[in-house]
Amino acid sequence: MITAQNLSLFFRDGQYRLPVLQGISIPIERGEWVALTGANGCGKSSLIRLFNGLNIPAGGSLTAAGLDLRSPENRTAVKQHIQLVFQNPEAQNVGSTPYEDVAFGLENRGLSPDEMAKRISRVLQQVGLAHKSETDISALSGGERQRLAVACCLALQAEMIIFDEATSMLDPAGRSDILELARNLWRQGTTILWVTQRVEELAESPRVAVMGQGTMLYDGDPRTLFYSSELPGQLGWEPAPVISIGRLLQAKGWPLRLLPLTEQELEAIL
Ligand SMILES: Nc1ncnc2c1ncn2[C@@H]1O[C@H](COP(=O)(O)OP(=O)(O)OP(=O)(O)O)[C@@H](O)[C@H]1O
Repeated sequence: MITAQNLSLFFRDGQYRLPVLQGISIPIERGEWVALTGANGCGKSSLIRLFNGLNIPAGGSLTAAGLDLRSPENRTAVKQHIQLVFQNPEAQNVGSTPYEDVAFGLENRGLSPDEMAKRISRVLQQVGLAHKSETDISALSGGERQRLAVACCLALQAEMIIFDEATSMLDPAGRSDILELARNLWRQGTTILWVTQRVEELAESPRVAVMGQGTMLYDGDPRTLFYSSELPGQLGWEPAPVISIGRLLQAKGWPLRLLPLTEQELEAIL
C-alpha cells in the first residue's frame, strides 16, 4: 500500500531549512493495521501528510496505492485512495449537515444523483449517523463529527484511512466508539494507520512504529517492544496495567506461554 524508503523532509523558517524527517523507511502492506507513536513535535503528522500528497518529500522514494508521489499529478490522485481523519473534530466538516458534508467530497466524481444519494445513505448508515443526516453539524458531538469524517472517507471508497490522533479530543465513550469503527473497517479490509499517544492502543496493535525526532526508533511487534526493549522506559512511558502485570509475573518467574498485551490474554493466563 505504501513503500517509503529513506524519506527526508524539510520545512522553511525564513532563511533556514529545518530538517523534520530524516531517513525514514516504513513500508505498509495492504490490509495492515499499524500504530504510529512518538513525542509531540517528532514529525508524525508531517510523515503521514507525505502519504496522501499534502507534503512533498525532499529525498527518498515514496509510492502510495501504487502511485509515485514524486509526481504532482499523483499527489492529487492519491487522495482518492488514502484519506486522513484529523485530531480536531471541528476542523474537517465543510457542509452544514452530514448529508451535505459527505456529498461535498463526491462532487465531480461523475456519479448520478441517484447513485450519490444511495452512497451517502449507505456510508452514514455504516457509521451510525443515518438518523442525523439532516441535523445541523454544529449540533453533533465530537465523536459524531469524527464518525462523519470517517463516512466521508468511506464515500470516497478509500483503501487506506490514516487516523491522526483522531480520538484525542473525545471522551472515553467517543474514543472507544471511533476505535471500534476503525477496527471494523480494518477487519473488512481497509488499511489503517492509527496515530496515537496511548500506550494501551499500541499494545493492542499488531504492529507498532515509534518515532524519535524525525527518525524511526522502532518498527515491529508490540510484545518485543514492551517486554524485550528498553525503549518504553527510555521514552518515559507509563506502562499499560496489563503490561505491568505481565512484567511482574515475568519477574516472579511465572511460566508464561505468552506475555500478555491485552486484558483477554491476561485473563487466559490467570
Ligand atoms: N508547515 C510547517 N512549517 C514549519 N514547521 C512545521 C510545519 N509543520 C510542522 N512543523 C514543525 O515540524 C515538526 C514536526 O511537527 P509534526 O506536527 O509533524 O509533529 P507531530 O509528531 O505530529 O506532533 P504532535 O504530536 O504534537 O501533533 C515540529 O517541530 C513542527 O513545529
